[in-house]
Amino acid sequence: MDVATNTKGAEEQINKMVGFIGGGRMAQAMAKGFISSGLVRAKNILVSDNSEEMLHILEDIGVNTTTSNKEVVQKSDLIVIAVKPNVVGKVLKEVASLVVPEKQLFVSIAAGVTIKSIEQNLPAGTHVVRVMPNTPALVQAGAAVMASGSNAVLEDTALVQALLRTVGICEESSESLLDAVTGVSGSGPAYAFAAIESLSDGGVKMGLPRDLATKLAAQTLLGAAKMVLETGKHPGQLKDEVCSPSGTTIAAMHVLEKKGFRGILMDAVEAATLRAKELGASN
Ligand SMILES: NC(=O)C1=CN([C@@H]2O[C@H](COP(=O)(O)OP(=O)(O)OC[C@H]3O[C@@H](n4cnc5c(N)ncnc54)[C@H](OP(=O)(O)O)[C@@H]3O)[C@@H](O)[C@H]2O)C=CC1
Ligand SMILES: O=C(O)[C@@H]1CCC=N1
Repeated sequence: MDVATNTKGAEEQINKMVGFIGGGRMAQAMAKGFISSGLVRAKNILVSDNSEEMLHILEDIGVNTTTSNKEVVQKSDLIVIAVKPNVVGKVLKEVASLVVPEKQLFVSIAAGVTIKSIEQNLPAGTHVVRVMPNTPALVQAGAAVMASGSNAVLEDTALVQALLRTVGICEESSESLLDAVTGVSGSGPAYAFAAIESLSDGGVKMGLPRDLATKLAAQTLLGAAKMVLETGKHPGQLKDEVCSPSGTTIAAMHVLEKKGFRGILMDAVEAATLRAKELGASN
């Protein structure tokens, strides 16, 4: 698979039931990614959502569906909390009485929501891991970072890492970095999509057909990203290698620098990070 950045393929399937509470965009990306990696069978995934329309979409991927969050907790070994941050507390309170702390693992992917607030809504001793994934998990090119809760054991982090590494990279960090991770890689695909769209617009402005312009823009970002990951060279050095003296690229770079391209991206990461902190504070 060309775009794959995962470091570990699925050598074997895991025989655990994986539940998702909330079957929206991120749950679908992860579930589809787990299935296509081969690590989890579709029949071992159960997803709950309150929208019938969403359940139909999920059924199309072959997973089991339900409108009952409680059923997910009753039937799953690992439960991914994939609802919006402002719904997490409500959902955890709804299912808390059914949790078997020593046997189940809760994985929250909600932006900003702290491990402490998750643990407070679940029975004492519940194993919790907080993760910030991103949607490219859908195509095995995800970037995720995880942080362990106070009761999580090595087996929990190993399981989460095994799952997430089949759909991309998965690093471990202290929880204090997860909001900044959200600013860079959780929200980052949106910045990249906007960049691809804008490059394509530029191409169309200069006379390229739309399909060609979009394909070239996307492949260029993909190629540049692969060069950073695979050569180990500093991105600044790779940029210099494209800029010929008096050439086209340095003329374009001058425009980007004058318009504050780098500062804009840094501000964007800061804004998303601060928003994640706000979401956490209000939960
Ligand atoms: N999208 C992304 O790129 C990323 C998202 N995340 C995190 O993942 C989480 C989910 O985000 P995303 O997938 O984008 O959101 P979506 O809105 O696409 O999905 C959430 C789903 O949960 C459903 N839902 C709402 N309330 C309940 C409930 N009480 N019980 C069961 N299901 C419910 C929603 O239904 P309805 O719409 O009808 O309310 C919706 O279908 C968020 O916390 C977000 O911070 C993390 C990383 C990246
Ligand atoms: O926009 C959001 O809040 C979520 C979290 C990271 C990506 N999407």
